[in-house]
Amino acid sequence: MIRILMRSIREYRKLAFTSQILVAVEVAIETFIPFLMGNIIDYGIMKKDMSYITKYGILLLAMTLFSLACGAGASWAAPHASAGFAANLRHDMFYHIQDFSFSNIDRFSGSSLVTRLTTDVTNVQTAFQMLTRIAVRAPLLLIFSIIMAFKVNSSLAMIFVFLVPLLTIALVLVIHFARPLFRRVFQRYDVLNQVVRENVRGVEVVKTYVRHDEEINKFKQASQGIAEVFTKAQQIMSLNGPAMMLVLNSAVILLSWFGAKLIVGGQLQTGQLVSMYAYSNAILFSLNILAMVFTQLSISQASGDRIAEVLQDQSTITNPKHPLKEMANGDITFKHVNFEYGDSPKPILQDINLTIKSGQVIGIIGETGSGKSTLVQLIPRLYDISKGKLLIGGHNVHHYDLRTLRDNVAMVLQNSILFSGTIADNLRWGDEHATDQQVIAAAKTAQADGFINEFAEGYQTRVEQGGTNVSGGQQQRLTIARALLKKPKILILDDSTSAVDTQTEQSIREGLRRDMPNTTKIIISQRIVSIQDADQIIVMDHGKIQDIGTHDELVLRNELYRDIYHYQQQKAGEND
Ligand SMILES: Nc1ncnc2c1ncn2[C@@H]1O[C@H](COP(=O)(O)OP(=O)(O)OP(=O)(O)O)[C@@H](O)[C@H]1O
Repeated sequence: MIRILMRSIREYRKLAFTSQILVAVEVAIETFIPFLMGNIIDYGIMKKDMSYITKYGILLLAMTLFSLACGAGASWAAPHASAGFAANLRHDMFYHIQDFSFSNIDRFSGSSLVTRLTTDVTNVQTAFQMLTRIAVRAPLLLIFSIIMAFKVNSSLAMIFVFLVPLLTIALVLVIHFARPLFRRVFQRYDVLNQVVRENVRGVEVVKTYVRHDEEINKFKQASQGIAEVFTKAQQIMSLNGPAMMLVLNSAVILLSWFGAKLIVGGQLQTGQLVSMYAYSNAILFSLNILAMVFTQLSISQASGDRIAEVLQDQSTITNPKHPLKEMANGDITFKHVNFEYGDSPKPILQDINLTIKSGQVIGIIGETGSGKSTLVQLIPRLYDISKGKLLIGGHNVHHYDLRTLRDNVAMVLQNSILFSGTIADNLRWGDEHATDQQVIAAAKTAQADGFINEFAEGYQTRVEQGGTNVSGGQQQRLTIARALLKKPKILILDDSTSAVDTQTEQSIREGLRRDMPNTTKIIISQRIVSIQDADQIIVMDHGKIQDIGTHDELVLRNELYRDIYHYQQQKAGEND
């Protein structure tokens, strides 16, 4: 895990190392200072030697200033290095996620990826900052102070040989019980994120179904879950304090008791005892800080693992070694294709056989969950087939360069979204170099030009994040126009005119036939009226192609199709 994360340190490696060196120097000086002070008391103050006091006083001041400078340097370098490292880490994850296939994203879930990119990176950043400062400072302070304590008086320093293991055991126990709780806290953040994401994305649905109370309850539960575990973990951690004070006070009593005896016996001087108190503080406090460092590191270890998992996960869909960079036409052939999601044993598509000629209009209809969307998602390799063969433009879909494939297969999903920016910016996602005329032409074909011109700022109208300031039908027409600008060889509309009225929808279909005669057009729709003029209509049922034919053929011979048709006609009649 560490090796994987450390790849993101790059230009901040030197800064992090500099911080560690500065901390080491700072601690070395800091631990020498009590020794010097002891000497000033014993040889300067006690012996009333002013020149000794002046000489060593100046040395003490110089060392203090130097140590301060080192500390300040480390305080500047460590946050810079850790913030830079975290920025690199986020950048690397984000870029890596861009290559993820839908299967990769399914495996992690969107909300978990968000937690990993935010909370987990922040935890690792905190741990990294610790590693560049406190995690260097605490052990060095501990070691240097023990060495100095033995140098001052080895028999008195034996007190630490008894006390340090005692405090260590207490701290290890505290960490042992608190660590798993902290890990649980961060798993619960995934749940909280999911609740918030769902709520924010579906805020209209929440309002129309008046589900505020249920949503608030869901949020409360998720939030309380975090608070409860966090409180427990912090309660255990707070035992550190009393354990520390108990050992510290015992150290003061023991040092005073044995120190006084040694002074009376002439084996120890007062200044030396004073410096022993200082080393006692340094040793025990650094132990306590080490315990905190370990806890934070173990919290961050869970976060680090979760980040490494993302960085290590290879896209299930990759480019072939010698990819095809061109697609001849929009022919599509499915040969005995099977598909299931992930490792699920449930087959979603079974033995799909289908031949579509370039330029044809294909309609797909079937009950919800019959596999219509899954079938078309295989064409631009959003998912890979599990069995059989899929040929696009006469070549195996796996032989194409992914970019070439996806540039040539434009897909408008059921829930395609717009991004913040102007309408023109959004349409140019299809082709960033498109001229104004091309943008307008695509909008005209998608029946969007009319309403765009009704906005005061026309194509320069700003679209809010997620397209919240345009209606559902307008959003669908804009996403179709965006797809048209790609000038694809295959255009897939997955229920993407469901919010458009039937007359406008018919104009869109006529526009597509007229303006894109060579493009294969696949239209998935729940409404037969949207597909009845297609060259072939595919009837899907439970992951299988139940029938293929024209509207007239299917009305005559296919019971399922006929039933849907009559039902929809009857409904339309009632509505009229
Ligand atoms: N990402 C996924 N992971 C696991 N199962 C999925 C996933 N997406 C869809 N499914 C399952 O695959 C089956 C087919 O779904 P699909 O979306 O292809 O049907 P559909 O015919 O397009 O339905 P609808 O008309 O409601 O859009 C369903 O049982 C669905 O639950």
